[in-house]
Amino acid sequence: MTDDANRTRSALVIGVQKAGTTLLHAVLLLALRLPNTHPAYRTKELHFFEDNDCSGSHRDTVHCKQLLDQYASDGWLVDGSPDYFQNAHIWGSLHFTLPRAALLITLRDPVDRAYAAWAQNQKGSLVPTEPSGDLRSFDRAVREELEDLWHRCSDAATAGAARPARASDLALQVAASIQPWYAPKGAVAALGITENGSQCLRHWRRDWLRWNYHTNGTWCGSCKQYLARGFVTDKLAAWERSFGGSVLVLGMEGVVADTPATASRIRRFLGLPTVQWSGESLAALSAIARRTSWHPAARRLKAASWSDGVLSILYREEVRRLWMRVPAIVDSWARWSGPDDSTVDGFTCEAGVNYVGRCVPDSHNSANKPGCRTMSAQTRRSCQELCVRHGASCVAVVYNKWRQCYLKAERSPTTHESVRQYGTVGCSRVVEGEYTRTERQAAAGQVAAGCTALSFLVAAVLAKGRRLNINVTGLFRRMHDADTLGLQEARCPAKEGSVRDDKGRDECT
Ligand SMILES: Nc1ncnc2c1ncn2[C@@H]1O[C@H](COP(=O)(O)OS(=O)(=O)O)[C@@H](OP(=O)(O)O)[C@H]1O
Repeated sequence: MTDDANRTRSALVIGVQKAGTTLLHAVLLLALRLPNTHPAYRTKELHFFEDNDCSGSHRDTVHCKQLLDQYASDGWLVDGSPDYFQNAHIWGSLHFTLPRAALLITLRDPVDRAYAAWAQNQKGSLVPTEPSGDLRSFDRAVREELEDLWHRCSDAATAGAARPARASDLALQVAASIQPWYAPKGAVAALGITENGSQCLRHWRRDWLRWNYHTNGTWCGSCKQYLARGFVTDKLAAWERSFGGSVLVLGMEGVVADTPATASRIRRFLGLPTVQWSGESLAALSAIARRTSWHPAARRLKAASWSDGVLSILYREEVRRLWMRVPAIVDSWARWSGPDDSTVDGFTCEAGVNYVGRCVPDSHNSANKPGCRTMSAQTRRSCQELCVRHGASCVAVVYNKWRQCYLKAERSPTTHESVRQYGTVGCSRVVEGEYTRTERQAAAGQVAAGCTALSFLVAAVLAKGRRLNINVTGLFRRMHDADTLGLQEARCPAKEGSVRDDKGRDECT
């Protein structure tokens, strides 16, 4: 019998879909040092718990364990079915059947993950009569799914409100009310979601495999959901609550960067003796990172595109919550990781000398803005001294990952108390002032990364000897406003805040 009755153990990569589960499954097999005759080498995804309802009676559970036995060999049952993670049915089934299973989860930036899921469906449909796949652009797929989620999940829709015209508002409302998974009756309370909310995502499989979408009157079997699966924090919490210390959460980037280290970590997690990877085993581990399909440059969602802006809004709060749980993983996601929030970045002397120093927690701010920091007195002094040596005043941009920025200026080396806080600003767009096309483009390219655009523009302003002229209110408003970021979907930017090229002409980027 599977699980520990006959000492057969279970290790399952349960998700997240499109977050490198294939790679992690391959590393797991090597970490376990299983012979290549093991059935898991032939079949990565058993889909066992999707096809068998194992959450019911004692008889079902026993029956499921017997069925599972056919996949176990050499003391291990190994599965790599990425759909398990986001399916509350399976959460129950798996817990009933294999309560001692070791679960491995790999995470990825939700925006990249959604894009990868869409890109996969460009290849072709799973429905034989419709070989063409999802022919929608990613922008269109995003907008349509947001509209659909808004109708099904948002409190505003339930209250009879009109659907917001702007995608950024849709995204905010969906993010505020989405409940992350469809739950079977009975599991609702355990998952901490409401009965009503449990229907929000409808049935997981129907949504993923056969989203009932009509384009030009035709049925589109490959037009799937790409966005809802990016909400992982609550699901992670539910899996961890049930399986306790038997859950290993990894980031895709970390697995890719060092497969031998990942294999060692997996062995430690499973309580297996340490292995020095060398010779054939090291070569095999290194080879799988190269063997699997990896597209570091191709197929990436364009930074500062319309969908990038909208999805950054959709997932911002989700990513912030996830960061509280697994900070090291989220820190490796370039889209969300402005400079470390414990770092003062962008200290700039007018002479163009930069200084980066450490910060200390600011208890005043941290009550409502987790992660906020302020400069330490020592850091301030160092900056001042540096700037004074260059005969300049000193401007610092302090910011955290969540687009909360603090502009601080030091005018005098002796009066560090006189730090002037210009205000807490969002960083989606930096406004007033004339910037050249190159400056604009550089800033726009960095918008998605958060506050980098602001520090860039501060540097640009200083370089030109201009006064800082930041419209704090406008910035804050625009933080929620991807549609006016010059990131419009398939049309030119609106006149407001329009972009001028080097010769002062309006341009359409
Ligand atoms: N070795 C290696 N290095 C880096 N990245 C890798 C590697 N192997 C797989 N990948 C990327 O992982 C994405 C596929 O994830 P999954 O295997 O979970 O996909 S699936 O859910 O099983 O379909 C997929 O992402 P996209 O390329 O963006 O589609 C793969 O490129």
